[in-house]
Amino acid sequence: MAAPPSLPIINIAPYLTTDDPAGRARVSQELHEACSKYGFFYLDFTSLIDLKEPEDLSDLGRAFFQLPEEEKLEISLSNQDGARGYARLKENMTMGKADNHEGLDFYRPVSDPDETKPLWGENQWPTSMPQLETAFMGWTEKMKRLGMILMEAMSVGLGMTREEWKKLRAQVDESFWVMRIIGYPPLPGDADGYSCGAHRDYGCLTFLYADETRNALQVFQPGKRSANKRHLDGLPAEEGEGEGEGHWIVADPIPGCFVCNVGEMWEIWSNGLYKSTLHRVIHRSSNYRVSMPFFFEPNFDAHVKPLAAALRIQEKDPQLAPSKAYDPVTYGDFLLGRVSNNFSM
Ligand SMILES: O=C(O)CCC(=O)C(=O)O
Ligand SMILES: [Fe+2]
Repeated sequence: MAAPPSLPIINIAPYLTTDDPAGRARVSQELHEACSKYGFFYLDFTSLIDLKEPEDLSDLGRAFFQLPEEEKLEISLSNQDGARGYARLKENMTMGKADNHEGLDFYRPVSDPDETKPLWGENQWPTSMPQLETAFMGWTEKMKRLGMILMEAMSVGLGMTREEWKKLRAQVDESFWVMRIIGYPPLPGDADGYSCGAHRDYGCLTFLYADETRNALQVFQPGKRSANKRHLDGLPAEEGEGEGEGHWIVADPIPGCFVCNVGEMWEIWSNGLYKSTLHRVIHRSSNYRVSMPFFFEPNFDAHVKPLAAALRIQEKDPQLAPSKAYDPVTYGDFLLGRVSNNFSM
């Protein structure tokens, strides 16, 4: 049997200097290919970030989850806008089933917080661990910078002109980012659900740092028969259906790399060239797994619609035409819809 395909590793280093145009062109091409083929890739971050930093953050996250439940519940997301704060074990639902994880979510702060408005409250932090806010807010600054760098590299990969990139940049330069720290106890053998059920990320780019646990995160690769089908209505049809329907590949952590993926906004911008790929977590090992996704998203008021550069590619090669029409969305409205559904799609 052929070895299962594994995701490509892309090193962003040429975009951190100004004197490597050939390297930049190569990275942009690699991004284009990875986003077209998988919607997922590993991003080597070692030229930008010291390996120890996310490890320390992950330890802090783990220490937070070890606090007594009453203390964690003091910052429950129900105190605020329903989105910012602590979600207890199984509070998050995907496709109507409880996910076997707990989490601490925080978002871009807003200048006029109002806890009665969905998403518009204030971030909440545990009083007994003041270092959490400082450390994680520092991390989000780095992740925003990385997001902008990657967006620029992807604009080149899609064949955008400098003018077109400037317009796209203005849609993401005040990213309404989200960060989650997720804690996964082992999934019981008889659980009716997953550690995190199959879903697509809804925004722009996800940078996931996860601890060294293996065999947890899985990424769906559609087969020939399922390539044009949308798998929104439950789990994909691959299981038990043999050849052609696609399969799940494991995306184990690689030291010094994020697992990166494109969300639904990139699928719209690219008019379906880049796939917002289904993924899920099944964590059955005996340890407590910690992961920390940073979601680099468009601005709240960004108007997202297929980009001319994607349409040019599809005009040249009609085989790349999308199998469905991509309607424009305003990111904030789209996000509100998704958050209120709590991963129901
Ligand atoms: O924990 C993971 O590996 C993935 C989490 C995830 O997919 C998400 O929060 O969107
Ligand atoms: Fe996800």
